[in-house]
Amino acid sequence: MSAQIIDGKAFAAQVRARIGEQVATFHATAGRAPGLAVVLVGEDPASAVYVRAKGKATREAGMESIEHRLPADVGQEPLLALIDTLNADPAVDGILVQLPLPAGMDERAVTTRIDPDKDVDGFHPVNAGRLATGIEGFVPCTPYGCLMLLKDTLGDLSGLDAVVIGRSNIVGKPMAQLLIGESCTVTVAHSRTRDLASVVARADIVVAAVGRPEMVRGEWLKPGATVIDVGINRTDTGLVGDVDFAGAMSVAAAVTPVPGGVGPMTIACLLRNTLISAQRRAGLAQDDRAL
Ligand SMILES: Nc1nc(=O)c2c([nH]1)NC[C@@H]1CN(c3ccc(C(=O)N[C@@H](CCC(=O)O)C(=O)O)cc3)C=[N+]21
Repeated sequence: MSAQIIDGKAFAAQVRARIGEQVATFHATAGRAPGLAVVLVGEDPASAVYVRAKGKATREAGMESIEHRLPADVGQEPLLALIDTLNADPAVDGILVQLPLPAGMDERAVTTRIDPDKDVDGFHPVNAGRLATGIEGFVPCTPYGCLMLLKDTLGDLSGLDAVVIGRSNIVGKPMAQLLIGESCTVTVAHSRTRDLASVVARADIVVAAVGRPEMVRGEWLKPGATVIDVGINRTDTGLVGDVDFAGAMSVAAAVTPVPGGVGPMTIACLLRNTLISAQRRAGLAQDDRAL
């Protein structure tokens, strides 16, 4: 028996095409394109690749990509000053400062400087609070992309047992909030969890976001589970996720691959958040169902 491979790349392409249509409507109504500002500090090669991919996807959707590259030793103050300028720029609907920042820079000071209403990453504490309390804001792109894949695969998630492995502010915690919002019974596991195998064994949904190559074993899974692998680990044998993919494929009902699973959905959701921001800022309705 072999599980369904959840094609995040194809699904993300569909989402991006729908966003492109809505961007065209926005452009015709508002007289301008939605604008996404991406700030890259330093020369980390992996970050440069991601930033290039984001810029390309932004332009393909008909939005304006405003890219700022700063040297690794720029210092905190000029970066904060750039954020202030972008906050005040009416052509900028979304601001993303690529993480991780070079050593010595204060990520919290940077993410809290971004206007929460332009925070398309959803990393600002105001947006975390909005998500936790059910107020409209921006949902972090990776967990939102995972939720879209889950709903596309399973339909209604109500009453399902979900285990989120990882408790980061960027993935684990907002993922748990979203699953609570879908009426799942949610368990958040992490590095101190005792007997992770038995926690995973009861889950209908497993979201793995730990950053350790293939640590979630196929044998742990409940037969028929749906597995979302957020991990992107570069190893000697290539790119692998946090889940033992071959093992999971023989036990689960559906599994996301790495690459081609969650990653492309992250970028699609970034475009979605930027479109929503532009529509809100222009006082236009947001048709979320179309996304
Ligand atoms: N402020 C900020 N916001 C982010 O959203 C953010 C960030 N910083 N820092 C880095 C992480 C990582 N991230 C990815 C986006 C797309 C893929 C993606 O499209 N991956 C492809 C290709 C993978 C590959 O070949 O490397 C895939 O999984 O199929 C992966 C990872 C966004 N991040």
